[in-house]
Amino acid sequence: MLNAAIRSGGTYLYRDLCKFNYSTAISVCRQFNTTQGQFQKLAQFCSKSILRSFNNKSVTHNTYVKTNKIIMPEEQKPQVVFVLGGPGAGKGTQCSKIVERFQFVHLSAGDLLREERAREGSEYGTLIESYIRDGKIVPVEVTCSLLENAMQNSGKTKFLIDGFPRNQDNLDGWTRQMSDKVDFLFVLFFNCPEDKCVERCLARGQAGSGRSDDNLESLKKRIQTYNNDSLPIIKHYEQIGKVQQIDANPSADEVFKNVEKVFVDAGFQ
Ligand SMILES: Nc1ncnc2c1ncn2[C@@H]1O[C@H](COP(=O)(O)OP(=O)(O)OP(=O)(O)O)[C@@H](O)[C@H]1O
Ligand SMILES: Nc1ccn([C@H]2C[C@H](O)[C@@H](COP(=O)(O)O)O2)c(=O)n1
Repeated sequence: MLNAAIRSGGTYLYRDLCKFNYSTAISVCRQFNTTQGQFQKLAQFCSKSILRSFNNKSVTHNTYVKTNKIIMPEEQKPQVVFVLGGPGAGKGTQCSKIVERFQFVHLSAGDLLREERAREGSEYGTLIESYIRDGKIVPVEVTCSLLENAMQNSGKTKFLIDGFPRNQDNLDGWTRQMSDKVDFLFVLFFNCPEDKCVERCLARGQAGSGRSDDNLESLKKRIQTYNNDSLPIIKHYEQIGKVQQIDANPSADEVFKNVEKVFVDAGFQ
């Protein structure tokens, strides 16, 4: 039976995996070069006990359908919304509200870079620090890999990617590495006047954000980078009809009313 499963591959493989115990399933996955993402989903099934049948003999049709639906990658690519706007426009604040209301996973490129910078033994720590301090954009190879890993590790399928793509290098790298693997929905663009952005970041710094770039000197550079490098990316998406623009000036709750409408109109409940 195992040999038949190995020979058959694809859909049939997953159906047959259900008939074996967990370690056999894992070894079959390895033989088929199952991707890390698929492998993790398989592991989640086991840990969530959805596939109790890994450890007993019977596999119901329902279990088979559920397994296939989640494991087979071509059936459901992860959905991605890019969240862009100036420094302090309120991207992170609104993302938290979207997570709560629509169960997206929030991945902030800036947060992932700061985590990587702080990770002991990271080969990129010094490079990331120098880019962040100067308000410059870290090379996409670093950022895109952090994003892809975080997406895979989450085991989820709806992502808000906050603060990315920030320049042409980000966009090119994403297109090379990720565009075939995801279903890109739209850019959520928080439009905020420059003086408001500065005021919010400085207040955030004064409130103890601990960020090395919440100061006037770094902010000038970040705003310059935003105007020169990020706005052209937003314009690019606008030209292909993929931007949902939100006025970020009002209170956070007011802003969210408009954000909520965008997601409901896009079919989320
Ligand atoms: N609509 C709003 N009105 C007033 N203050 C806000 C609003 N939205 C966010 N803030 C505050 O402004 C600061 C910046 O917000 P937030 O961290 O969400 O911005 P951001 O766009 O994610 O910033 P960055 O790009 O620098 O990470 C925070 O202190 C937040 O509490
Ligand atoms: N795509 C990105 C996103 C962020 N960074 C660096 C440079 C930014 O100034 C810093 C902070 O980002 P934020 O938290 O404000 O979104 O992180 C980058 O290089 N590339």
